[in-house]
Amino acid sequence: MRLAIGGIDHALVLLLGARARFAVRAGRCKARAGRPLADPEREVRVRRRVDALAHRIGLPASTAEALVTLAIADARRAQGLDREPAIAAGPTAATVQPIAAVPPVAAHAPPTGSRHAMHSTPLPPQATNTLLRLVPPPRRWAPLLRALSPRLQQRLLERAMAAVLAAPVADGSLAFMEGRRLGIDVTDLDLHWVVELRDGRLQAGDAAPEASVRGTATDLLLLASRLEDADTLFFQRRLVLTGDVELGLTARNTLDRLPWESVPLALRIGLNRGARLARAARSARA
Ligand SMILES: C=C(O[C@@H]1C=C(C(=O)O)C=C[C@H]1O)C(=O)O
Repeated sequence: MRLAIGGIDHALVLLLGARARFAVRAGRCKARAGRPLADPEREVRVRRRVDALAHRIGLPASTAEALVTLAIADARRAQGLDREPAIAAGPTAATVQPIAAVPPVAAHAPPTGSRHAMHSTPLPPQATNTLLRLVPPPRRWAPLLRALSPRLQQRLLERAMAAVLAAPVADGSLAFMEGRRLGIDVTDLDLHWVVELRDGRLQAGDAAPEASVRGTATDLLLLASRLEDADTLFFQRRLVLTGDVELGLTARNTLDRLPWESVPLALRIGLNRGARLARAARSARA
């Protein structure tokens, strides 16, 4: 339980850090657009949404209020609005405080009509790149994932495999895996899973694997989503096969031949988006 609690604390800090960095970017956009930095109406909307969510999940309103007050105070400070922590002044300080410190507007104000550009204009590639760099890299998320018990990780893995591989398991294409153990090592997340087909069901276990595929979360996701092909990933040694090479290669070739259409559409979309985001964030950081 304490491991899980620690993981959640870690996530809260990561998310608050990411929120403040986004706020800094929002602040620059507002300055460029000639808009005031402080936006009390937006703050009210932010608070309302948090309040509604808290209500839905049964979190005390005062807890949600304190958290969002802290987040807004932090965002305002990160933008240079309030020098002192607004939290000290009470829960609603961030909304009711007079907005004194509106920094000077950028000299090159945009032409009129672009005041609302923040919401509608697609981001230029350079801005997208900047935003992608704000996404914490996989190794930052590792302590969080490790906070899930191995048992829970295994259950989640089994459910994911059952969804993705339902068709080949049912039609017997994975029969060669019966009683065999295949490892998946996600290096940057420090996760190690072992998969076995037992009585026609893919199960995750603890026994030593006979063969393993090793790679970063992003490369494994690129393989699973078929955005990059196995040959390229193995040839460039971004994915590495160890142990019983024959078992590993058979598994790889079978998965390669699987009809992608047999994977439920929602999952294909989810895998594709996740893999694209991970790849884009990785190249933005490079
Ligand atoms: C981050 C922004 O700047 C300020 C901080 C806000 C927040 O923390 O949610 C909301 C409005 C602004 O007063 C923003 O404009 O979105």
